[in-house]
Amino acid sequence: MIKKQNSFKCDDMRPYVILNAAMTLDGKIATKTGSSEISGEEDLKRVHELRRDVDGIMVGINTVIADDPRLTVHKIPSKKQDNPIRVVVDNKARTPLNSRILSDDAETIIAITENSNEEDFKERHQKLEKVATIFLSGKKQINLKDLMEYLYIKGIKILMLEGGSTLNFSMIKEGLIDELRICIAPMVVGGHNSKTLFDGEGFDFMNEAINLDLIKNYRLGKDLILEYKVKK
Ligand SMILES: NC(=O)c1ccc[n+]([C@@H]2O[C@H](COP(=O)([O-])OP(=O)(O)OC[C@H]3O[C@@H](n4cnc5c(N)ncnc54)[C@H](O)[C@@H]3O)[C@@H](O)[C@H]2O)c1
Ligand SMILES: Nc1nc(=O)c(N)c(NC[C@H](O)[C@H](O)[C@H](O)COP(=O)(O)O)[nH]1
Repeated sequence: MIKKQNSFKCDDMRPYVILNAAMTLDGKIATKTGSSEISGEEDLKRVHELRRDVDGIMVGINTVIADDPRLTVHKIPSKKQDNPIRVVVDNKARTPLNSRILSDDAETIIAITENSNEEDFKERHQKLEKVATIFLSGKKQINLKDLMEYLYIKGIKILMLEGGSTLNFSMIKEGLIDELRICIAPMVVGGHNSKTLFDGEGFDFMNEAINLDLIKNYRLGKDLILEYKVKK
């Protein structure tokens, strides 16, 4: 269990954020067609233990659309109260109403922008409001710092970030990630259109890179697990 450990505190009014992901040796978190079964059985068990131990779990809207994840604890013995609060970063309220993330297994928070030019934005917003907690933020893009403060006030002290590439980059660029736990599977898929661990706009120069400290590495079944802390 990690909930009670002091090393997971951070100074700001925001959760301690752990990015967890699985990638192939060539850094891809999905193929160009969106196929993404990367982790071995042992790693999936580790992921679900982490889900059980955090207060919240967050993904970007494209991950909801591509994978239809439950974001619950279901690969280890668990109770309903083990499920973390689920958070979707969804600018234009595109979360499909039949998504598994909207099940009654746990609360779901959907962060959407205050307004949009899209014709049926208001209607989608109103429908989602009936099945999820809505957090309104930003004009064109969700303000991630405001969202983190809201989640912290809601009681989410440790947040697991589960992708995808675009949200991962925005979060690390804004200085909102504290730790990374990465599963590297012994697979290569290639493809310049395949999603990598961090996409987004990227930095121009190496001296802008986010620097990490390797704190742990071990073999887990067929996979390699690397754990890093982000240097502040
Ligand atoms: N292997 C893994 O561990 C893993 C984990 C999660 C997702 N994935 C894969 O990642 C892919 C999806 O990644 P992606 O990059 O297309 O999408 P994503 O899931 O990162 O969602 C990105 C979207 O989030 C929204 N968003 C709102 N505010 C934002 C902000 N401030 N910053 C960034 N995004 C913001 C935007 O609409 C943006 O397009 C899927 O194929 C999925 O299978 C893999
Ligand atoms: N750690 C990890 N290994 C993978 O091989 C993989 N594809 C994901 N992907 C993250 C995605 O957000 C969802 O976790 C999965 O699609 C599982 O879905 P569930 O929530 O368990 O229903 N994550």
